[in-house]
Amino acid sequence: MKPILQNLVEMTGQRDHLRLEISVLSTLQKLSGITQVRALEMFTINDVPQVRPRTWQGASDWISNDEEAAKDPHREPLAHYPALHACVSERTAHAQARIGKGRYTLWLPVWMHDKATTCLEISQSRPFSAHRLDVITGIFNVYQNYQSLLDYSERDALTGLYNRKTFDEQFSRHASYRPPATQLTELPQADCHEDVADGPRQQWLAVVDIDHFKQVNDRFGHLYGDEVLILLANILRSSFRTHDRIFRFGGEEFVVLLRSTSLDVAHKVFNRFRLAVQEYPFPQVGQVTVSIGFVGTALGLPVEILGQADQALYYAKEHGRNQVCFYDDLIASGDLVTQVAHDDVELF
Ligand SMILES: Nc1nc2c(ncn2[C@@H]2O[C@H](COP(=O)(O)OP(=O)(O)OP(=O)(O)O)[C@@H](O)[C@H]2O)c(=O)[nH]1
Repeated sequence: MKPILQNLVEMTGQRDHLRLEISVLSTLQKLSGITQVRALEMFTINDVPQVRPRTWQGASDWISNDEEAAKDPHREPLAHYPALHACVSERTAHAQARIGKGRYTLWLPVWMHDKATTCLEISQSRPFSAHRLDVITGIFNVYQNYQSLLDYSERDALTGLYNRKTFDEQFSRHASYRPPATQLTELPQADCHEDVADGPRQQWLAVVDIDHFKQVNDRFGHLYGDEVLILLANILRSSFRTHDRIFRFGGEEFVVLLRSTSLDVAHKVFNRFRLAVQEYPFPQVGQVTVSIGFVGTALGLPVEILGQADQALYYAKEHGRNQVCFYDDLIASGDLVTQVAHDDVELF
């Protein structure tokens, strides 16, 4: 029992979802007779539920696949796992099945906000005894509760989007990523590829700001202002892929990190979102628009990248609002001639 308790202490000391996931997987793997543990990711493509391995133990390290799930060649329809499929549809706590000779597998979906996007998979060579199930579900419940707490601390209470603190952590980690000394390997991220027809793919950072939001509050009151923020967060969620990251930065400002795509697509996606907002009938308030400034994240410190997107945003605000401005275009055209050292924005 002592090693398990020590592992639980270690597990609940994590402040990062991936490390927490690896921690629970290694705790489970230490139970005698376990032959394999993995974390699976569950998602849908065209309404068809899919599953793919996300984190597993490699020859010496834990491997975590951070690539876009929909493009993973190892993804399979969830229907290939009938026991897990039924478990998710019926919302039962766990499912097990015999997978071939001498291999028994247990699946435990992780439920959060009424959705299960992660599932732990544990295999051993014998059927799972009642005692073994008790031990595993005990560890799993601690993990799931802690996962919810971690998730709660990362989100903005009004919109449910990630908060600024989470952005600071995730973005600085992205910008300075080096595999840590602990046993963790992330598969290489698609940060800047030359392999698509419409230009190099990289990550883009956009700052989104509601136009004249003060007038919304002043004319309709704070409650309607809050409702606009909630509805805008919903439009953000439905406009970007699950692999992209959306943050509420504070007030009426949001940040979107668009993963691994070309400049052309980034323009289209941000404009599609801008139009979706413009066309949305906000109850009582009517029409709301947003201005957007964006920049690639391949070069520069996080604070510089954010400063550049902010500059492009302020240019959009100063020149008519309800538009998307790309920082590099403004620099190339001479409309913006400035460098930002820190958070402050200078326009010339
Ligand atoms: N309802 C509501 N309002 C908020 C919240 N956070 C910030 N605000 C308001 O957002 C408004 C932001 O106003 P400004 O920064 O002047 O900008 P703006 O009116 O949107 O004008 P532009 O950005 O120049 O288009 C202020 O009135 C804040 O009080 C919130 O959580 N709820």
